[in-house]
Amino acid sequence: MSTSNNTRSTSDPTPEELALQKRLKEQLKEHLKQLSRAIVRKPPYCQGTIHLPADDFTLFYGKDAIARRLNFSNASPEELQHLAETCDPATFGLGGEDVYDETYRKAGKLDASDFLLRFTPEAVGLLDVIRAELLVEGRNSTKSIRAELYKLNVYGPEAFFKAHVDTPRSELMFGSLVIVFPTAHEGGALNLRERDAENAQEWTFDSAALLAQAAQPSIAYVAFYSDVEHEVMPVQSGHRVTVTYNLYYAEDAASLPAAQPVPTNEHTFRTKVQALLDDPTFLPEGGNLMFPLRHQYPMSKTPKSDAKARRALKDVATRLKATDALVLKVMRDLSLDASLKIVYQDSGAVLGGPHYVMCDRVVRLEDRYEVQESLYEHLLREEGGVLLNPGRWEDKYLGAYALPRAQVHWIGAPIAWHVNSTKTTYMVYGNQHEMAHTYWKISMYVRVGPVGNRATASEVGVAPSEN
Ligand SMILES: O=C(O)CCC(=O)C(=O)O
Ligand SMILES: [Fe+2]
Repeated sequence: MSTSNNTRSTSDPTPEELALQKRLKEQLKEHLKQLSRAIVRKPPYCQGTIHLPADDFTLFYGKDAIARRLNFSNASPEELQHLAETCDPATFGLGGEDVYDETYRKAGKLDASDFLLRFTPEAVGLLDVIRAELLVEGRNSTKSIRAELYKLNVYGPEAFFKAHVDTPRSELMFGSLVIVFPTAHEGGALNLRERDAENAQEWTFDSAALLAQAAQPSIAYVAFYSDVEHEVMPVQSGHRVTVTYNLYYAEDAASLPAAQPVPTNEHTFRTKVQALLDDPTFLPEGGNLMFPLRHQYPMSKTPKSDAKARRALKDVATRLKATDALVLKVMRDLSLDASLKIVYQDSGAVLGGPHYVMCDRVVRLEDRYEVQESLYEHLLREEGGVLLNPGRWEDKYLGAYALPRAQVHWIGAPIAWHVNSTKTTYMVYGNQHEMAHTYWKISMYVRVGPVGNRATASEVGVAPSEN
């Protein structure tokens, strides 16, 4: 780990030196901005309609020995009413339990054990579409994926589901798939929302409009990264019937013989990074970049051991989404040492806060953190943390104890876990209570060598060792 450079000249800088320093600082700021802008983002979802043969709209359902049958391509209002009445009220996860609250979610649900559909996402080719649309960047598209049927939901008039993210069931879950059947309804659009430090973007999947436009009986689908916030707007009339699936990377992750397209975004970004590395005014003595990942990733909240937690964070590198995968790929292709980190922010310290500490794993703060020392010092002393961008005073103080520090240049605004007490705030709203896994904000730490010797990865093409 490179530590901060604390050799300072004893004499005060001359006005010329000060002017030069200022110019270099501004130039670096501009370079970092360019780098951030070169990451072209695609929307975090894909949507469309699929025409199906009439039989594929058949549903069997029931909670006892006698099942009913209906066909979504020609279901009558009475049939849909019966389906709605067979459903239980849909719950959602809030702070560790499943709750029913009609001000947050008003809809009916059937568990997967109480219904049977004839079509599957695999059979209609949807998994191939999702792979190509959501996982092509970073070459993740060669991984096989699977869809796990989750629930059937009926949204009658005035039904809705407010903003939430979908609870991660395991580290392998990356997305959600929602299929809407062609039953007459108005309203009930699904809005997707993504925030970063600077702005919020929103997209709409208006299944009612899509299905109304379809010439032949079709289903409408939307697949999205499940850490993206989404919301079902109120249904105005009719019944909106959906089935939801959780999307996973397949366990065996067998590589498929897929074409290897180079996304245009990858080309743009690679060209920009290469240009900066070739520029002798860009970090002439080398330095560290920190890319806050755009998406969040599920990992265990209570890893069994430090080694397991470290492994889990490393494994996320094989499952990055969209531009996150692209940035890592380009960094590693250019022989830069890039690794994933959790950055904790301690706002509690009286002096010199907030402190950002980079760790190579999720830390079990609930168990171990004792209040005798400040949180950031605990992370540095006991958990292998590295203090980022220390102030002059801290640099000196920590240096006396040989505690690790590093200077990093954030690409965009820092993201971190805010922890200033023993209680960490985890994402509270999910579509199901499940506390084993939670989404984590992750950053990518990239080491850049000095001019003439930019490469920092120990072995090209091999995941570099943590340092
Ligand atoms: O019905 C929909 O469009 C989405 C439902 C949803 O977000 C969920 O069940 O988690
Ligand atoms: Fe959801």
